[in-house]
Amino acid sequence: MVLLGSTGSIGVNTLIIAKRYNIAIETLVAGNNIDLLNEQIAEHHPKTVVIANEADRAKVNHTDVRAGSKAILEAIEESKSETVVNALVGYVGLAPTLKATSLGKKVALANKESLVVAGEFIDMSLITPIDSEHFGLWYLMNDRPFSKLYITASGGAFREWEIAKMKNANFADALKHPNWSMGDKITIDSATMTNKLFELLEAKWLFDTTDIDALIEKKSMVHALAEFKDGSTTAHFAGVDMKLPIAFALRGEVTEPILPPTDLLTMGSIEFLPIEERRYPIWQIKEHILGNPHLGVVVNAANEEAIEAFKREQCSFFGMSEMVLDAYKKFENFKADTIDEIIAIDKEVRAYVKK
Ligand SMILES: NC(=O)C1=CN([C@@H]2O[C@H](COP(=O)(O)OP(=O)(O)OC[C@H]3O[C@@H](n4cnc5c(N)ncnc54)[C@H](OP(=O)(O)O)[C@@H]3O)[C@@H](O)[C@H]2O)C=CC1
Ligand SMILES: CC(=O)[C@@H](O)[C@H](O)COP(=O)(O)O
Ligand SMILES: [Mn+2]
Repeated sequence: MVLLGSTGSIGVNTLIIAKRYNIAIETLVAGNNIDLLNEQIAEHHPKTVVIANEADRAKVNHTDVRAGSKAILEAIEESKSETVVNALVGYVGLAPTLKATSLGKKVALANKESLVVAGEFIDMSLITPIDSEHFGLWYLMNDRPFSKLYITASGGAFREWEIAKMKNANFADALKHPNWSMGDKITIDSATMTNKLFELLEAKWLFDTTDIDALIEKKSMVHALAEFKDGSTTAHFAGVDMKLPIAFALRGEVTEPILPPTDLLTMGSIEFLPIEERRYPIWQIKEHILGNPHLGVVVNAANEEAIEAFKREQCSFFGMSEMVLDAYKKFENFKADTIDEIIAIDKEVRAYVKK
């Protein structure tokens, strides 16, 4: 397989699962973590390696090293693998998803931004999501007619903070996820609830429904619930570990133990809570964006710029949501008819937010 984002949180777990099932690694793609990449090369012997920056080429212990975003697309094009795992973070993941699907390759997709930005233009028959909630929904549904789908949210780093204190929260504070160990960007998105907004859009494209909502479940033990037309509701419990969704995405079906089972007697009580707009202002646009999913490109571009601004201490924690909501209002009437228009809108929104 081709693995994009091998040095990240999903990438590392993917290599553990690939090793367990003897899946050959044709291509590894990484960014700046060359030390870890070199360890992965020594263990998995890829034919080709791609890194983000030309300047790092000499540090990589491999004879076929390419650099830059075009090189990622070329490596996908040259690959013989049927499957591409896309564990890149952010908008940079979109072009590889489009390239892989245009070649008829299956994409095990952690890069949810691909669907948020351009779900309308992606061949969903080639996509298997690597996301705990969507894996949970798929596991629950079994072709039964459902009336509503639910995904859960942890509530993020500030779920117990007083709202007044959140105004002064910094980047390091926001990285303290209560349950999951993940890359920085998704951890910030979890604190603002943008991750859950993205996951609703992801579910819309994957399951072709807008009968979907999110609830806070603070233990992240229940990942998804399906309410069926017959009036029953089932819940998906699993450990806080992405190896299970990854194993299913790579194997299709898994019958041997991947995670220890949920210990029902020690887990204590489980409660579901509403997502409040006061704490998570981004939630204001939930209904509107579910009805207008093409606006995902606007939210994503503004959000990526806002996260950079927050990291550089150029805006406050709530300033991020303010920037996204402002851009959402400004570009509310935009609709792309082609991928080229998506690319243009992405640029325009970023320029507006940076102004
Ligand atoms: N982590 C999780 O549990 C989950 C993650 N996801 C989604 O999966 C995706 C990846 O998340 P996560 O693994 O946490 O993120 P990380 O930040 O941990 O990893 C991102 C990976 O992408 C690489 N990368 C970033 N930019 C470039 C670039 N320009 N060229 C080449 N490689 C690049 C990084 O390289 P390097 O580190 O070497 O710089 C790293 O390997 C995100 O879309 C996230 O929303 C979804 C569900 C759960
Ligand atoms: C592991 C995973 O799927 C993440 O998307 C996780 O759900 C993020 O946590 P939040 O529930 O805090 O957004
Ligand atoms: Mn998730």
